[in-house]
Amino acid sequence: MQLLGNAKLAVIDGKSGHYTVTDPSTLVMEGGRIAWIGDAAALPKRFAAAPCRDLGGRIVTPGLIDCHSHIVFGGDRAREFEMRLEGAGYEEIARAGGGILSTVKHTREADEASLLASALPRVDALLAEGVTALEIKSGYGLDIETEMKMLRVARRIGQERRVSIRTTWLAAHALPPEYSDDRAGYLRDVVIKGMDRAHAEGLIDAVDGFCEGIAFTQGEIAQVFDHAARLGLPVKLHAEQLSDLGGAAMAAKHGALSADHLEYLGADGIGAMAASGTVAVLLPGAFYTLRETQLPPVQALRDAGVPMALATDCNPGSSPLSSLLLTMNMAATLFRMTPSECLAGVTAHAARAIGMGDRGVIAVGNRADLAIWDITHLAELSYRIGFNPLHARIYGGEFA
Ligand SMILES: O=C(O)CC[C@@H]1NC(=O)NC1=O
Ligand SMILES: [Fe+3]
Repeated sequence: MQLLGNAKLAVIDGKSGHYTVTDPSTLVMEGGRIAWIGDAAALPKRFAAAPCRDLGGRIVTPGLIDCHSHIVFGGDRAREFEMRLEGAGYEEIARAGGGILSTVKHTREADEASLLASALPRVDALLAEGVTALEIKSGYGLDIETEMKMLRVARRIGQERRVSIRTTWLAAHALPPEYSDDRAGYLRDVVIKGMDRAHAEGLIDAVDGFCEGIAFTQGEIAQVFDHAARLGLPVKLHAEQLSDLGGAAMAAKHGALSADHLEYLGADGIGAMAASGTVAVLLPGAFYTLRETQLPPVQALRDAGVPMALATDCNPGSSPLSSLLLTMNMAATLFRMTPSECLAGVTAHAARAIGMGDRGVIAVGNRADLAIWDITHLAELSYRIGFNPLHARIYGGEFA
């Protein structure tokens, strides 16, 4: 058992969605959970003998959650970064066999140990900013063995570091060259058969797909989602990133945890997401890297009451970003989200986007995953560019 004293706790107002910080309070952590919150003077006797760490009036938020990442991959795409600067477009690079497929080649060639070794520095950068939960997708194998290899590495990250990992099966990310003229065969023999095998090995927490002109159609993704439902797996979708194919609406109708990217999301998709409670995961790192000009419909999502989450989308092509604080700053400056919305986007709403209902909010009974900051105002977390004011990270009730 551990007490945190003199702590200003970030609490969200359910109605306004606005964050405030409490007066200096005491928070009790027991068995990895938040056991009690209140004024020191009212501390129950049963907690009185427990060690107490005085936080000196520092602000405490829930541990940050990165709810959308491709952080396990082989190689890098610096050369393509250069190509884009020389005028090539993202879709042009993808159609020329670059993009995702060039990372596939490197990921297939890499063994588990080297994939783990190359991912850990990126994960450590996130943990240094107070991240306590991280979603990691497959999607750079596009064959069963490599897709499973990626998710085994994702699971090992959760053993090597004090962070909770949620894994996502994203074999429906791109069509590999060996199936270029057999889309149905790829979906049947790799995406769906591989999902069965990976699920049987306990490697999958959710299933995702890329619904886009350069990837898979609504109908193809629906097949994948129907199979996920048969296995009892929740779904999420890369949707409306480069065009409006109605992916978000289809995902919402499948009860998706989230629809992600959403620059080209229209009224039908927004309505379907509001009706199903599907979280809108916005990815400003990809918007920024690809120099996208179509903004996601933040005001329409606000008006419809669709919860908005934020994530790094950490991947070697469209979002080589390993900072959730910078993600928050981008969302504020580029998408005009408020500091409160940005904080909710990487805590409460991010937890919903990966189906982890017991975190992302400081409340009794929730996991004691917390971030302690050297800031005087919560807005500093999205205001600053490239500065990390983290004082300490608490994972499962222990200083990590
Ligand atoms: O470029 C890559 O490697 C992944 C790009 C990433 N995947 C996806 O479905 N959309 C993206 O932006
Ligand atoms: Fe992504």
